[in-house]
Amino acid sequence: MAEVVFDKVQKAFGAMIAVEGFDLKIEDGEFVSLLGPSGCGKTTTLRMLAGLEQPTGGTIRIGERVVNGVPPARRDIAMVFQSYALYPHMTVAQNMAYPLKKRGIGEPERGERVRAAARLLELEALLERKPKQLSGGQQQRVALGRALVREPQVFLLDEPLSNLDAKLRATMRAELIELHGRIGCTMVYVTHDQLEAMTMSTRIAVMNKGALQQFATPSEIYHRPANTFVASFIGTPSMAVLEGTLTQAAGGWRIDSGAFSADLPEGHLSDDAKAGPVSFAIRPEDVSVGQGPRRAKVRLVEPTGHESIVIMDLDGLSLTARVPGDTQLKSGDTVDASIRADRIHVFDAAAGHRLNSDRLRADAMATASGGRR
Ligand SMILES: Nc1ncnc2c1ncn2[C@@H]1O[C@H](COP(=O)(O)OP(=O)(O)OP(=O)(O)O)[C@@H](O)[C@H]1O
Repeated sequence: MAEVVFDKVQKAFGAMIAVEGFDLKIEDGEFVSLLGPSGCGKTTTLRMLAGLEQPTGGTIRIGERVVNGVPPARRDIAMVFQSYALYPHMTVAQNMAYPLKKRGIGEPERGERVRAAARLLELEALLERKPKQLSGGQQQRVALGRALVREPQVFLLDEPLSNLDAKLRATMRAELIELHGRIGCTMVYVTHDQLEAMTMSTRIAVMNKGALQQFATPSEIYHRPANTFVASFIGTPSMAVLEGTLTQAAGGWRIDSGAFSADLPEGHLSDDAKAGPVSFAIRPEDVSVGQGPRRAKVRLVEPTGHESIVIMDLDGLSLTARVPGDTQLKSGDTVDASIRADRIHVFDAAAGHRLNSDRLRADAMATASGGRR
C-alpha cells in the first residue's frame, strides 16, 4: 500500500495538451475516482501513473519513489482494464497465476496466492473453467483476481464496469466497495459515470479539459461544487448555471435575474462576493412544487418511476424539480412553487469559482456522510 502524488504533471501529445498542471495527493488506502467527461484526460492520467505514458512535465510518486522513467512492471501496481483481456485458452486459475509465473514465482506460492484471491472474490468454484464459460461479471472478477494476486501497492482500474449491464454493474460496485474495505489497498479508478464515482470513492478528482477542477469527498463535491463546471457536471438531473446580478440589500445580498429575485440569508456568501454579475445554480431538490409564493409553468414532466422530474419556467428561469412519481402534473400546468434561498450556489461570473461562504452548509454537512472515509 502506498500514497500516490502527482506534482505539476503535464502530458502533451505534440501540440495537443491532454493534462496540464495536475496536482493530486492520494493517501495510502484511499479509493479515488478520476471523473470527468470524455476527453478530459482521465485515462492519460491513469496511464502516466501506470507507466504506459511518460509525463512531459512534473513528477509522479508512488510511496517514497519518483516513478517517472520507471517501467510499468517495476512500479508495483496492477491495472484492470475495461476489456478484461483474459487468455481464452487458460483456465481461471492459470489466468490468475500468469503474472506470478512471469515474475518467476514458484508453484507452491503461486497456488497459495491464487487460492487466497479466489476466496476473496468467491471464485473458488470456477478455478478450472475457461473464460468463455463465465458470465461478464465473473470474468471481471477474474480480471480483478489476476491483479490481486500480485499484491500491488496500488490498483489502477480503467472503467472496469462499463461492459456490464446495469444490474451487474450495481452488484460489482458493491463488490468493489467490499473488496476495498477488506484489502484496504490504494485504488485509483477512472470513470465517466458519476454514480460509480459517488458511491465508491473516498474522494473524487473531477477533471475537465486536462485540468483538475475539484478534489474532495463525494458529499463535498455535491454540496459545495468548487466552480460552475463541477456544479453543472455533478448531479442527476444536473443543475443549470444561470446568469444573475448581485446587489447589496438590507441584511445581506440579493440576487436578480430578469423577473426572478431572491434574498440570500446573512452569511451566505464569502468576503470575495462583490456587487455585479454572477452565475448561480439551484439543485432540483431545493425547488418545491405545489406550495410557495412563486408561480411556475410546467414545461415537461419526465417520470422515472419512484419520482418524476419536472422542468418548469419559474419567474423566467428554467428550473428542474423532483416530485413524487405519482404526480398528476402535466405540461402546461401552472403551479405554486418555492426555492430554498439558503441553498443557492453562487459563482464568480468571469472565473466561475464558488462564492458561497458555506457557513450555513457546514452544519448540514457535519451530519451528512463525508464519503467512505
Ligand atoms: N496517443 C495520443 N495521441 C494524441 N492525442 C491523444 C492520445 N491519447 C489521448 N489523446 C488525447 O488526449 C485527450 C485526453 O484523452 P483521454 O483518453 O485521457 O481522455 P478521457 O478523459 O480518458 O476520455 P474517455 O472517457 O473518452 O476515455 C483527448 O483529447 C485525446 O484525444
